[in-house]
Order: sequence, then structure tokens, then C-alpha cells
Amino acid sequence: MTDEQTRLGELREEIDQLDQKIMELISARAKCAQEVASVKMTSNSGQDVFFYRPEREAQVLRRIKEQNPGPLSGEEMARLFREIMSACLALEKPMHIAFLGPIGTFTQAAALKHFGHSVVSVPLPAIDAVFREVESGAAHYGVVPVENSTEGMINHTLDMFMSSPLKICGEVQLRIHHHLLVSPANKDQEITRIYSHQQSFAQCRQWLDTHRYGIERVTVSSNAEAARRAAEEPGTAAIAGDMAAELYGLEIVANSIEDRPDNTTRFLIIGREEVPASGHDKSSILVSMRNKPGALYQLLEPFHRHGLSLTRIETRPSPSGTWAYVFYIDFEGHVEDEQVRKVLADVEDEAVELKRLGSYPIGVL
Ligand SMILES: O=C(O)C(=O)C[C@]1(C(=O)O)C=C[C@@H](O)C=C1
Repeated sequence: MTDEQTRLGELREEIDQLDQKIMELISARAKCAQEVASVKMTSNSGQDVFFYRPEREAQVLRRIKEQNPGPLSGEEMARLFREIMSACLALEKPMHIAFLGPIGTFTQAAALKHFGHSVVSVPLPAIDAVFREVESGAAHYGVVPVENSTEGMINHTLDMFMSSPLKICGEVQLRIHHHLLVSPANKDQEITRIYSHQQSFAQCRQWLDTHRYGIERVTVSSNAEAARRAAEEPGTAAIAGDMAAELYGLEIVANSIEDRPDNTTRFLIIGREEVPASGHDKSSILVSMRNKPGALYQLLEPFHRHGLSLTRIETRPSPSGTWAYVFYIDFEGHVEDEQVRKVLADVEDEAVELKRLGSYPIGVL
């Protein structure tokens, strides 16, 4: 045996012993989570027990990132713990997560990034169907896209909040990489048609105009549907992400063709209950103002006066009347914070209506 072989054997033995310890520790952690579940059941006498605690999960993941000694990166370590917590939560109660489907969409990737892989993910055909599934209690939580860094807001999601009683419980951001994909069976055929979702075409417009000018672009309901069609129809390609490519066995012809390298989509987690403060939170509100001069100033002035950072303000037409508007606002802070309470009280004095959509941990992963 060479010196290298002897050393390799020793290191592998060390890894085996460490794995054993890690396994014992994860099992001890899982037992703790089971006990947490029975404490929650006793304290709520089985009524409306909220096993999933977004604020606690955010605190755990933040601490892991901060205290991670390396050499793994903080993100990598947090991802590992994300999966451990996901498995522990599934022991307490398997979570049913509705998302904008079909399977293989970026929304599913976002749901798994946020909740880990130990959830039951339920694909639904439209954003309003995701809201309905959570409202009815058929799913515990839902995941919907809300904005893209290249294409802006997803208005359908914003508008749903006007009528829905659901609360925002969290957010998750996903870097979106689009690829041009073909079926290996049709690889040598000339491509005469490209399928994709309208948002993805918009995010890859320049690349398509430069590299695939003149090829027919057909909009379908999702990237996953585009991939499904490309897998079946000779002479076609799809623009979609890794999950859809893998699901339908497609090959990448051109990699990461999005026009902006930082192309990111933000998704919201929607649920039926309010989330306590985690220490690093964001809040969302909908406000409709009287249609008079200075209305926007009056709306924003309290945020400035109390030093609260706005992270997003968006205007949507009000469903109640022509040329009336509703403002969708995201800002840093939690409704339990003194400053936030003061700002909301001031805004409420001036507004026709103020709807609190929820306070939730700023995305950690
Ligand atoms: O602390 C809790 O309330 C738990 O249920 C434990 C735990 C965990 O594994 O750390 C599991 C699920 C919750 O979403 C948050 C944390």
C-alpha cells in the first residue's frame, strides 16, 4: 500500500466516524422537534396548531450563517440546515404547499428553496387557484411569484391581495437562469418554433433577437408546459430552467440566455396566520388614498418622518372606481415595532382604506 492509499484510508475512517456523530446529533434534534410538536398540541389543545414557525426558522438559518466556521460557505451550510429543519417539521406535521404549477416551474423551485424538500408540493394551474387552496385550508401555505428584476411586478398576485384574507408569511428570491432546450431525439433538426412563458420571452428578448431572430415564438402557460411540448414536438425548442429540463429530459443548446445576469424573481409565501417578529422583518400593506393633490406625499411622509425604509411602492388601479388607485407598499420593520405602529396610524388617518398584508422575515436563503 502506498502512503497516499494509507492516508486516504485514515481520512475515510475519520469521515465515517464523523458521519456517525452527525447522524446521532440529527436524530437527537429530530426527537426535540417531536417534543416541540407535542408541547404545541398541549398548549393549544389541538386547535389551530401552527407547527411551521417562519420567524423561528429565519432565526435558526440566520444564526447558522453568522456562526458558520467554514470552509463551507454560509449559504451552503444554511441550505443543509434548511433540509434538516424541513425533515424535522415533516415529523411534526407534513406541510402541504400549493404553488403555481405545473411541476417543474420556477415557483416550485422557490417553494423547495424556502421550505426544503420534505414538504408535499401541490401544483395548481393559476395564481388565484393557489390563493383559494390556502384560503379553504386544503393547503397549509402557498407560493406565488410577485416581482421579477427584469420584468417588474406580477400584477395578478398584487390584485389578489385586494380581496383575499390571506397574510404574507415570508418571501424567497430565486436567481432565474433560462436555457434554450431541445429534446435529444430532435437534436439535429432545424428549430422552427420556440415555446416559453411570456415572462421568460421578455427576460430573454435581446438574446433571441440576436441569436434566433425570425424563429416563431409561441407563448404558453408556463416554462414547464413549454418544456413538455419541446419534448414531444420535433423541430421545436423551449426556454425554461433546470428543473423543467430535467423533468422532461431536454438538452441545453444555449445556457443562461437571460439578458440580465442578475435576473431574479421574488416569491411570496401566503398563509392564514400572522407571523411574530423575527428581528429582521419586512411588512406589506395596501393603501387607497383620496384622489387629491399631495395624496402620495401624505402617504409617504410618515415613513420619512419615522425613518422607515421603503423597499417597494407600486400603483394598481382600484377595483372600486375609474382612475382611483391603490398603492402596494413594502417596507422594513414589523407591525409589532413601535415605529411601524406610529407610521401605520398616521397613514390610516389619511387613507380611505389601509389593509395590512402581513409582516414576515426578510428572505434568508
Ligand atoms: O421551534 C419550533 O417551533 C419547531 O417546531 C422546531 C423547528 C426546527 O426544526 O427547528 C421545526 C419547524 C418550525 O418551523 C421551526 C423550527
